[in-house]
Amino acid sequence: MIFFRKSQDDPEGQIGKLDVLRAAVHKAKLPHHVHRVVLKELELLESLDPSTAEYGIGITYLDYLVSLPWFHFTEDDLRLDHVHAVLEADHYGLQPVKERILEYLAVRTLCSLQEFQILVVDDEQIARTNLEYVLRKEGYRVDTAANGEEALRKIKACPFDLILTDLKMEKLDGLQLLEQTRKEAPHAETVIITGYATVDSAVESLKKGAVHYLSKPVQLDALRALVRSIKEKKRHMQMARGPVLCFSGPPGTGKTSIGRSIAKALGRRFAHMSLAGLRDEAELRGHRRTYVGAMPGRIIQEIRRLGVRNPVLMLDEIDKIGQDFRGDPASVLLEILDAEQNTLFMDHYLDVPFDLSATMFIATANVVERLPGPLLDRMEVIEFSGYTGKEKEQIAQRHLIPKKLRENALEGCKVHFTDEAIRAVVRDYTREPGLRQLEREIASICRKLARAYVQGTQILGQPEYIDEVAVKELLGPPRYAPTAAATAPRVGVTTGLVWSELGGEIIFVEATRMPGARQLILTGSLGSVLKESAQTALSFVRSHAEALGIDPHFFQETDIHIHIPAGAIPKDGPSAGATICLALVSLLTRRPARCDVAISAEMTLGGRLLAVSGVREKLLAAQRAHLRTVILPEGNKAEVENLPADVLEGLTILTFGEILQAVEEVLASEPLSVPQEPKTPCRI
Ligand SMILES: Nc1ncnc2c1ncn2[C@@H]1O[C@H](COP(=O)(O)OP(=O)(O)OP(=O)(O)O)[C@@H](O)[C@H]1O
Repeated sequence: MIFFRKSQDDPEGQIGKLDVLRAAVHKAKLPHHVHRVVLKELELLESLDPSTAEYGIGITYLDYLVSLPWFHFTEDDLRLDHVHAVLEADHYGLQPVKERILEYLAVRTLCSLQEFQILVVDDEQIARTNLEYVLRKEGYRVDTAANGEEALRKIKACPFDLILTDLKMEKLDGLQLLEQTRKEAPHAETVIITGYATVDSAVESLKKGAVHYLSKPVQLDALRALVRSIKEKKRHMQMARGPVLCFSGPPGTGKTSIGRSIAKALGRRFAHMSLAGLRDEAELRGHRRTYVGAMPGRIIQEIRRLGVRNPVLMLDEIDKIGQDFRGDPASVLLEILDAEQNTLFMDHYLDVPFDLSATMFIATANVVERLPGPLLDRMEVIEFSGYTGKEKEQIAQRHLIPKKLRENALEGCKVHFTDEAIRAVVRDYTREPGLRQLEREIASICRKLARAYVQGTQILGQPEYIDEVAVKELLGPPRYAPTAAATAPRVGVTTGLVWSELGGEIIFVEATRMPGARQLILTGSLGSVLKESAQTALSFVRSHAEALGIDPHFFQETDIHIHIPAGAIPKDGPSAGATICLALVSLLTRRPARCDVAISAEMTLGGRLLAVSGVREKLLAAQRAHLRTVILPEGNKAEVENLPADVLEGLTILTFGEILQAVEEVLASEPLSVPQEPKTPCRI
């Protein structure tokens, strides 16, 4: 940014602004196409009265163009061992995620280190051979072509990085070759060389996308320097090219913070922007300068703020962008995230293309299924799943507690959390797949400790030693009691496992009957798929009544009501089909359902169990709820076998192909004879 000096004679700082800008333009290294625009704009400003609004707008615009990092890059640290060490130091666990990141970076590194390939195109053999000799001596791989047509054939067959072409040639001249190259190989750079150097032909070739223009006889030093700088630039571009990484998973599982670690490990600058609720296309692409208060889009603003062309830009909550009359931000993202298109990204405010191909974009989403197909297609999705209790304890001990002690100025106070204390916080005060709540609870303990220190009061006699009793004292009574396993078996109430963007959860399906006229009542904000699952379950029970030991005419003068509590939260999906069926069988046979067993399966009309998704998240939810047994469809068996031991710890996993097999496992063998006391409801 350029600062204009204000004085007593010139309180607005208008006089001399143009001179300052002219000097800045002169000093700044700008691409040719930008330089041309800047010169034209300067010319226009000279003819304007400095007191007009246009003058101020023009100055701001020029200032913006000049201060963008057109040629500034940070050097990447490509040592994979170092990247690995940084990822390990910043994050506990997440092994599959770290592996995928390292593989991704290894491929990008290899791409960026590949030999630089040059094609020399000239119809004069001497010129061709000379250039080939000089460039080979510099260590580049060089091929030659005697005319435009031969060059085009070679360009189609081999990915060249740079085309050095003569301008005047028979059949296909340099400019035509340039045009064709832009189509066939958009990432290849072209330098035009001619003996008939005129300003017009130079301007024409630059307009058509040539990166530079050299006149014959070629100055070898200038050529060497030019090729070296193009190679450097291409290396930065190669590093970021390829599919964009998209981290997907429940909130608080480390998606954003691992993005920050990648930037730190590579030595790149980092910015993070949340796209949640973004509806206006102009937020990404900027406003045209004709609008009052026009500004560039957020991408260009961040790049200017960071001052380099190759930062890591984290696009957070990409699944929460909206769409309305102000445009469709997803379509702008399509352009930004596409390596083939973002070399010429057009921000409305800048009005000149800005090359985003060196920027490394990383997106995060809670549910990738919400993303438009074409956008998802451009990304490589890396799944983050929830943490097990043990992982949370380790992360708390190694990362969250030191961080919170630092933030609350308690580092020097020798506060020590015992393992039992951390386990108690994880078990009794958090119930989510991520770490946000855990972080908040630890922060809360730290704040209370800080206050105790300042006021000179002591917590349970030993303020620096936080054990299970101190946790209770500081955080109050446990927020979550061990729910499901502790309550008694009930008739008509079964436990299921579901998966949402917040991770896995347990649900309870309640079924009851009363005199009526064959109605199936469904409540609890159920979506259409869930409603159909309930109808399927009822039809299955009616058609298999005898096999299940139920009176076949049970539905004749009866209404059946199925309810899934937490009625304010909309629910949908097929995986509660089996849970509903078991609740109905329990109700109609009066056999109580075990509440330390949960089932998650889609059920067909014939009673077959179909595979479900989100198994890891569901098992973690079962662990958190202290369930003992989880029943899954046979189709999920292989997935379960591949899960790490700590996800399965404390759980017995049974896989069945038919609902009838699950009935015996979930329901007690004997029906309940006395009416149940309504005192012991299962809680979610
Ligand atoms: N494996 C881990 N090791 C150490 N700290 C972690 C780990 N995972 C998450 N954290 C910490 O948990 C907190 C929340 O993580 P972060 O903000 O990255 O979550 P997120 O997945 O981006 O969530 P959201 O989807 O809501 O944006 C951060 O303080 C982060 O450092």
